[in-house]
Amino acid sequence: MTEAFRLTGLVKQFKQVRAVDGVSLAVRRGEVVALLGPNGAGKSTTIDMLLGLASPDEGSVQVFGGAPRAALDSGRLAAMVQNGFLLRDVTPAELVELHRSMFRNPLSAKEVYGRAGIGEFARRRCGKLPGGQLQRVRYALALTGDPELLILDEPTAALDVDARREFWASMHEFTAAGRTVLFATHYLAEAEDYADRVVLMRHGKVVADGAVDEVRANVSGRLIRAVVPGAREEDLAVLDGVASARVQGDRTELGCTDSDLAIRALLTTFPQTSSIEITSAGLEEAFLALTSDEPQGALR
Ligand SMILES: Nc1ncnc2c1ncn2[C@@H]1O[C@H](COP(=O)(O)OP(=O)(O)OP(=O)(O)O)[C@@H](O)[C@H]1O
Repeated sequence: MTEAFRLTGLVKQFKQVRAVDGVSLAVRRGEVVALLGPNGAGKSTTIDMLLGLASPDEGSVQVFGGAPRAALDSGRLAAMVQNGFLLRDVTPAELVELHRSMFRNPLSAKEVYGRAGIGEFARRRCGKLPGGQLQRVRYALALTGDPELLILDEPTAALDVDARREFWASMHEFTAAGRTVLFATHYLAEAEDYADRVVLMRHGKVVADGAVDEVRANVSGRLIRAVVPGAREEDLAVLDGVASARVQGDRTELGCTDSDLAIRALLTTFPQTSSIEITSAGLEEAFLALTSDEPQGALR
């Protein structure tokens, strides 16, 4: 079986809030997937259901063809959840031993130390370790059962730039061995640098899903910036090849599905157009466009 997990029509409602609203997602073994979205998009709730920590109101979760609990118990699935609690007075070495005792075929302590890069501080108390090292300890614990699928909820949220880089360097060995990772992040650069595939969530729904380059190219297309005297957003938005239009002062910005068509239509309809620039929109623009609440900013 080549599938690591499959989410089908997941829904989770908290009183008035529909935190997850019909999420379907299938991830193949060996994929490294970034789950992106603004605060409150439903990433953590989706991850909780994937891990069996919350039960869906509707829909189903399959991990390696079975229930998440079975995959967790066998060690095939492991997770690093946001700010997972670590006792202050115990050492990483003690925690690794405790975790090893829970699995039938755990990695050796030496392997865990080496893979997570915690050997140097494994015998210091957790309460004395800085955030970057604590995060590597959490990573070490997630690795102990030698999982095939690792779920990380904002693994680098509290880390500075150097600690973030170190964390991803220690992850490299895991992903290079062809194992599967899903990580939630707010950092677009992390998605671009470390993921093969990006899944963008907004208001509990998946709004884009594909390779980083596909999302960048297909979703965001290109941007045209120009001075278009007298043009209104509603007139610009209906031009051929234009997906969205924004007018700010004398500057106009068009998000395009086809910039060649759009530029012809713009110059034909508004011949007085000047100061034209055409640029490739980055993942950042795609992300902002797709997750923006302003209708004129959203590329559809
Ligand atoms: N236990 C809960 N009770 C009530 N509402 C909740 C609960 N958990 C999440 N929510 C709400 O569900 C929505 C989705 O939250 P969720 O934490 O899944 O989003 P997120 O994308 O992970 O956000 P963040 O990036 O801030 O972690 C939010 O509106 C949140 O306030």
